[in-house]
Amino acid sequence: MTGGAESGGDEDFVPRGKDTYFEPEAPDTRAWVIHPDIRSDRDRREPGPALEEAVALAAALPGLEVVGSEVVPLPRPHPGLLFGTGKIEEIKQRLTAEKVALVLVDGTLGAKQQRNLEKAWKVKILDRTGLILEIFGDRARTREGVLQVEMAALSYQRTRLVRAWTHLERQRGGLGFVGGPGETQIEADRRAIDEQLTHLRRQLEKVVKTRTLHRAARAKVPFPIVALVGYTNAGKSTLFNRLTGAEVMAEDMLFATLDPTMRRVDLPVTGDRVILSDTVGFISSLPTELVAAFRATLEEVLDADIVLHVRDISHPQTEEQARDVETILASLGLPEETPRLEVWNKIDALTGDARAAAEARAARTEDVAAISALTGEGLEGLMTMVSARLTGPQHEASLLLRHDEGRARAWLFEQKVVEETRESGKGTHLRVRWTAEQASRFAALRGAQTGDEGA
Ligand SMILES: Nc1nc2c(ncn2[C@@H]2O[C@H](COP(=O)(O)OP(=O)(O)OP(=O)(O)O)[C@@H](O)[C@H]2O)c(=O)[nH]1
Repeated sequence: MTGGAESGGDEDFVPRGKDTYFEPEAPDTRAWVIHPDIRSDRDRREPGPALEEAVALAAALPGLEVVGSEVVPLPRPHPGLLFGTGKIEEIKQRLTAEKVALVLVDGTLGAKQQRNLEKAWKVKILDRTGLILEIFGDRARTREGVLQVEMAALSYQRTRLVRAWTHLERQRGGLGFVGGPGETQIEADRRAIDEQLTHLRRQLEKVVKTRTLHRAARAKVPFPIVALVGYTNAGKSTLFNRLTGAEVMAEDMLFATLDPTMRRVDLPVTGDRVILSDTVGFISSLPTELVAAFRATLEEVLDADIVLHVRDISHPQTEEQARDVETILASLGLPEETPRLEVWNKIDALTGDARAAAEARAARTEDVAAISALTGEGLEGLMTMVSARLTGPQHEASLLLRHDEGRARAWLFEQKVVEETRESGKGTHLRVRWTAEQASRFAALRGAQTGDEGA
């Protein structure tokens, strides 16, 4: 089932090893997660599930032990410390009793708020963006992924310049200011950061250029690109593996897939030959720095002939997650006309009425397939839908291929479009039945001189 590996940055692959950067004997940092439930917030999320997600995010970082978590209701944020003084004191007691060293505040903190909270609680503080950056820093494996994360982290730190508790600093000898800058140094640090950013940007440009070349080479390989997108943990990698037989790591681990992975594959059931690409998982309030930094990676999605939006349909927040993914896709500039299918994954995790209802709804809704990437249920239906979107109506055409056009000829046979062949002194005359899309791919493959007899 699996074809050859296409370039997805694999050539820059850095061997994985979750603990590479950490001293094995170092004890886990005791962490506490707080979800501030700000009533005045226009984008207020359901606090219970939001806290759960924040805990899962924190747990996604190696070296952290989440010892407690809480939702803190707030009518509105306090400018200096986010929380009121009474609350600060009350939380402090819990943090001291639990010997907490790091608090994750699941929201956005200003630089001053972060500093004040660190002083008041005598702990390191990380906000949501900071945490996501840490996770991305831990997961990035290709040169491009690492560069993108470092750039995002630098841009983020430039806006605050606080001493962060940061794996990024520890891992790579830091981002150039190990130990973190002191306040008196802010100007110098900012300059240093700007210089580093320029340097990183140049490196990234080089990497991206190489990728663009690869992509151009791939465009000549006339197979449609099928891109998997979805909220983190929706099951993209599991589906990717099932379709390709590849060993992309599928774990219950947020953002396990940070670098784009591409494989040439003959889809099961229909046999369509496509390039399948797995992308970074999305998450609600994906920091803008990250969307920008990952644009290069996500551009693969913009090139796709069809986008499969994989959803965890068993997740209580599945609708919100889907909306977040749509918002991010729109902000990336995914063309409206790119065909999209929704893949309602993890149907096996629903039981009884809930499952029957989801399946009935999927059956009624156009462009939706209910599946389980784990058990394989529903895959046949999904493949048929993908195939139908890729093929469209067919028509007949007659072609004349010169004898030196072996590659084009092989492609036609691979595509299973040849109905009749006849040899003559001029070359091979073929009658084919194909789609407009295949016709244009074929034309691209052959280049300018087509020798076409009227396709
Ligand atoms: N029950 C059930 N679990 C599934 C299914 N598909 C995936 N999972 C589980 O969901 C978890 C996440 O799956 P992944 O494939 O790693 O998810 P992903 O979308 O690639 O995640 P990110 O890398 O965070 O973007 C794993 O524990 C999978 O075993 C499914 O169809 N049913």
